[in-house]
Amino acid sequence: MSDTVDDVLETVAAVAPDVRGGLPGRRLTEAGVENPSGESVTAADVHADELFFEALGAIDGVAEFASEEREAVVDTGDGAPGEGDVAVAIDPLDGSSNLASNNAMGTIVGIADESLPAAGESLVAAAYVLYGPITTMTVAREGTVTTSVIDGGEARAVEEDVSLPDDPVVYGFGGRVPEWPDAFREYAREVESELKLRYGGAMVGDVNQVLSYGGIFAYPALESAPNGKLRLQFEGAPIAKIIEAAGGASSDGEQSLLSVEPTDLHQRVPVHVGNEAYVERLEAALAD
Ligand SMILES: O=P(O)(O)OC[C@H]1O[C@](O)(COP(=O)(O)O)[C@@H](O)[C@@H]1O
Ligand SMILES: [Mg+2]
Ligand SMILES: [Mg+2]
Repeated sequence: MSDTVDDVLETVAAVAPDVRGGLPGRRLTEAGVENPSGESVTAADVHADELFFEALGAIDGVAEFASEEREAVVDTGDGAPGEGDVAVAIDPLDGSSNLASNNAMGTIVGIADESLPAAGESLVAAAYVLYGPITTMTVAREGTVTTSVIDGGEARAVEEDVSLPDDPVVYGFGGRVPEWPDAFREYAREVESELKLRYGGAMVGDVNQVLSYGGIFAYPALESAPNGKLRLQFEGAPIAKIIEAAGGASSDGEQSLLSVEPTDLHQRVPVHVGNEAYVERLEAALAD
């Protein structure tokens, strides 16, 4: 299985420059369809999904492929996750609405040893690619986190044993303030007097701020959307795997995001990730 995990991670690094290279020609182009979450899809989302599906689905040992942009899990091989093979769940382009304003975007990948949908506890590795001024890939595997620069389709490690700084500096919370539940709004009031706001509208970019400087990122439950906006399988669980492996914590408001049992491939979940002290305070605030 570890060879397959290597193959998946190397393939993500190989495909990332093509995803990035395809962005300029797809700026401002809607695909004219909605994804399974009911959101409009850009041509860049479709292109990234196709590139990753073709490359990852072709790997021997990848038995299932699921994407934020596809209704159902695709059975890609003869084997089954857990019997030496893996399942890959991907958000091909995270923060794709940032393409119009030319801001950061990413790709999020979870590699599980169980059939999808699967809880975060079944992730054997997780990674995100950040398409910023440079393209980087951050991987959680065997309890440690490594950040690499992707150059010519290959990942070159630039930081090993990445961990959240002990002294948190930044926060970023999604959703409109009047939509936040009262307990979250009160918690946010405290946090904003302690940390600096960093919110760019792409989870990967905003989480990478937290990984770099310490702090907390959240896309909380909203009055109109009690499970928030982000998807457990494609966003919440893999990001939680990375933040927890880097010494931080994650929560859906009550428990680690890795413990949430999925009932639906595209289900949403409130996401809170960052330094343990801030996540614990958040859980205490919501429990009051
Ligand atoms: O526009 P909002 O409400 O701030 O939402 C931003 C959030 O939505 C997302 O863009 C959703 O991801 P997708 O772009 O993959 O659908 C996250 O990256 C980000 O954290
Ligand atoms: Mg996303
Ligand atoms: Mg996406």
